[in-house]
Amino acid sequence: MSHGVLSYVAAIAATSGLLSHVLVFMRRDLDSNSHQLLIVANLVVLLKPVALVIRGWSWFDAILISIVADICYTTALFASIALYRAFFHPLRNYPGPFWARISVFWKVKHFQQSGFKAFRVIDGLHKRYGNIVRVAPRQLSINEPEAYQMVYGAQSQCHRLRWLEDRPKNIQFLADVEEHSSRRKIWDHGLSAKACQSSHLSQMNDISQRLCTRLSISKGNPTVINDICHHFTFDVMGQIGFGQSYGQLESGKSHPAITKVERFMKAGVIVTQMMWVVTLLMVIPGLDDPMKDLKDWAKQLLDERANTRQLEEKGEDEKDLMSYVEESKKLTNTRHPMTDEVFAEDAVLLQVAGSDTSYSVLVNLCHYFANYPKLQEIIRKEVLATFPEDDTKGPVWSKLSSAKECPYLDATVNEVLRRHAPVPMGMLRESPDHAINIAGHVVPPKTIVSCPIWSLQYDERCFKDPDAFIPERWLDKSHPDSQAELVLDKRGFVPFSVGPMNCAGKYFAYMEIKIFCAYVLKSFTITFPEGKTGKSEEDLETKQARDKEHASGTEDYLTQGAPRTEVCFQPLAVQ
Ligand code: HEM
Repeated sequence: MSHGVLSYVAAIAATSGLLSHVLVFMRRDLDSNSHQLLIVANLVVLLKPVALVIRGWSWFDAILISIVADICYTTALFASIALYRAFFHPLRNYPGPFWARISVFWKVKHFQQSGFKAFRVIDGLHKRYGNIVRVAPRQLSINEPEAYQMVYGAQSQCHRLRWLEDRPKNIQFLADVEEHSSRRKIWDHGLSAKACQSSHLSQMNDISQRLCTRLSISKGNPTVINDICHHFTFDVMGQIGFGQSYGQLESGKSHPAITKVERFMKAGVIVTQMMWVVTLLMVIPGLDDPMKDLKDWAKQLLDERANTRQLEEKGEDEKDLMSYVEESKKLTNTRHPMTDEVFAEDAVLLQVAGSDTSYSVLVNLCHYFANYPKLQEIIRKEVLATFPEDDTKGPVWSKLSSAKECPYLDATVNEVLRRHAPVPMGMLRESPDHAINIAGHVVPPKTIVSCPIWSLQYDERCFKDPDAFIPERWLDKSHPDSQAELVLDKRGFVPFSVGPMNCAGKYFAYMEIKIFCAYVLKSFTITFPEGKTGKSEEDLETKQARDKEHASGTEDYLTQGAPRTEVCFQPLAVQ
């Protein structure tokens, strides 16, 4: 075979590489079609030499020509993609690391190297490059207070990523606004203030009593609170979500599902940056659906739940959350029927979203209670006043939930939610088919955008002295201790996100957190172990340094991995 033939093949292949970039890769959504692309690529690579042999070439020549063609095609394709992304892409003028322009692997590598501190990577980029940063070839991170509503709010022109649209999925992956809205109404019903008060509250009280029994076993000795808080929120969700008792608070042993959730969430930080990988994992037979382990567990849990429910007739007040979600099966106006598979996915979402988020708030609260004993004492007084004489039914929720009756409790929970966002990174959204303006920045069509919650909640444009733990900033102006002037822009406080796809469990979460505080502070004084003091007389600088060190241990698995926190629960004399 002559050199001329190979040069000719190389030229054709390189031109095809360029053309396929311009005509196919630049225009198609590869996140949802990566499996088709892989199949086509494999077929072309494998069938090419066969076709040449059929046309009369020898096997040697056919394979040689194919290899030359493949190398030239892929080199031209990737060179074209890289050049386009670096110098011609509509986002080319936005600042950011050079390699982040070229490939999403820059972000993946740095997220991985950060040791599960992805939110710090994004925060670091904003500190270096400014409020709008190109963090991946077609992704902008926007850290502007007014941008948050524009990206996630009710009037937003952006939408969730339209990925594998034909596949039914759990509510948090739904991009279709109408389908999301009809399923979301059902969730809102189960998690409404009415349902929380009439049905979920009494169960939360029961579980909190079990929590106090567990804490009393530690007899005031140093206790790592992370597992206990995880057991509490996981048990709450098992009981209220599924009517099942996991019994972790009694046994002190973690449910095997906790490890599965952890593994899934850790992988999630990385793979959700590359939805095309998720598509491959889900669609190609033989590869593992990343949610499989958890879905199998959820299916088993739902079976057990169905069996238990057949044995006991449940009244309206004892409906578990999954009974509400189950109503979605009756919806007729949605594109996708609610299959058992999707029901299991929603079950996983409920268990994870409902426990992994609140857990970190409880751990962080314990740190601040130990570090600020005077604050702890003030809140103890507030919560004690909410318990009636016959306290077997628990605190009076209308008092405990009121910012008027328990101002410091309310303010402290909010300050912890600000300083330790349970969902630290911004959720991904996509801009529409036309360019839009977000907070003064022109965002080209089909750009992925996100607003980093952690960074925004530490932004000096929104909060004066953002690094300091100052609950008083959340006290109402009429309160004598109020430092409301430290909140410069409330739009910077978005722990539950905003808009029609915000957190469905916000009311439930506040209830769970405040009930936890009420029970724990009624029964125990929280201190640091000997050596680590957290004494009232300690100067503020020492306390703030300890807060900073505590925050530095925060990790990010899509939800927050709370820093390891060791405290003592000294039993209080019975009130
Ligand atoms: C402090 C605790 C919590 C925080 C900070 C939190 C935060 C969030 C955030 C930021 C989102 C994403 C919203 C979006 O995609 O724009 C979300 C979604 C969600 N959360 Fe929470 N969450 C908490 C607790 C809970 C609890 C206790 C439950 C259930 C009992 C829950 C159920 C959900 C559900 C179902 C979604 C998906 C909503 C949808 O797609 O419509 N969350 N949460």
